[in-house]
Amino acid sequence: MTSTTKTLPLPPVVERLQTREKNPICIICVGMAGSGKTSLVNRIQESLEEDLDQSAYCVNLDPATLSLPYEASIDIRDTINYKEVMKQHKLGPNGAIMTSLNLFTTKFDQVMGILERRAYPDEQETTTTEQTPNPPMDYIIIDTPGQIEAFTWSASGSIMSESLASAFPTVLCFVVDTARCASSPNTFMSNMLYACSMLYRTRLPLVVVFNKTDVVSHEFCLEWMRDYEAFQKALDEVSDSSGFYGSLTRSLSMALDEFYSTFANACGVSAMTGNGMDEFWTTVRKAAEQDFALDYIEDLKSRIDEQQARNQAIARSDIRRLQRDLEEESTK
Ligand SMILES: Nc1nc2c(ncn2[C@@H]2O[C@H](COP(=O)(O)OP(=O)(O)OP(=O)(O)O)[C@@H](O)[C@H]2O)c(=O)[nH]1
Repeated sequence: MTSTTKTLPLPPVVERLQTREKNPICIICVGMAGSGKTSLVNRIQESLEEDLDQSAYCVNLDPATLSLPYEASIDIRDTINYKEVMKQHKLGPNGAIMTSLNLFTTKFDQVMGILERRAYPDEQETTTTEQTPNPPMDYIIIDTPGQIEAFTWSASGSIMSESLASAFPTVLCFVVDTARCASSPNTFMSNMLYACSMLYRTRLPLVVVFNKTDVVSHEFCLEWMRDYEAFQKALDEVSDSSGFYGSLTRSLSMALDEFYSTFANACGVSAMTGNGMDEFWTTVRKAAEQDFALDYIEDLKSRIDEQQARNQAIARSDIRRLQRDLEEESTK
């Protein structure tokens, strides 16, 4: 007897990458509080619209922000009242951000509907009474809450990033406050560990964006990523390298070496002055056109195959159990 399990469908992005010459790139900006995510989204929008003559569709997912410097096409604050969430659910600020994101996730299929209609107007059924659709957008930019874990460690964050990556080539931009790393190699390493854990969790191509390069150049960060010895030297200068702490730090930075050499694309920008945006676009495009379109999709296909094999194994074992039960029943 052969088992009949349904073949798992590939997400639409797979076919779009094969059949379309151009797909909008989705950039999800994450990073520690105050690293400059919102300022970077603003700079990205300006750079696209004013310098590159391309369109940016910005989405704000921070319910607690008071004002935005950029124009958000979709804003979580239009549907979720953060202060009301605090009051009604008797929550503190972080819990309220988490709950607001969870509430918004329940409507995220509508957000995806809007984004897909704007990105691929030709895939939509149109009626003669409808107006001519806007031209397809070039980039979708997602601004996430200041409390990084609200997005990165929540189910809602995973659902939203997976939904976006199932429809568009998607890149994660991990924004780092370069000035804060300059005085502390430990802060640099904490940032890199966080970036690495995000890659591990989402598997999406990652671009480490060293921001605030108008304050200090990011060259020292690139050197620490390239040269293990140089980073150890910097660490030795600020902390005791002997004992448990020193050995833990060395082991962690050795583990990060693989992350730096294989997975992390990096560039430096100043969201304030716009310096470094050319390199930013080259790095983001490479991450979308190579790392997403080849590596991420390959990995996604093998995960779907594995899931398919697991489903088939479960179906076979269910059938065997059923056959046994029937045989036992007939011998009674
Ligand atoms: N000098 C300098 N300051 C910057 C730059 N980018 C952002 N800032 C400043 O850093 C602070 C935080 O910037 P935001 O853009 O609000 O950072 P964020 O990560 O969105 O902040 P939260 O969402 O509140 O965590 C602000 O005072 C910005 O003016 C930059 O490139 N250079």
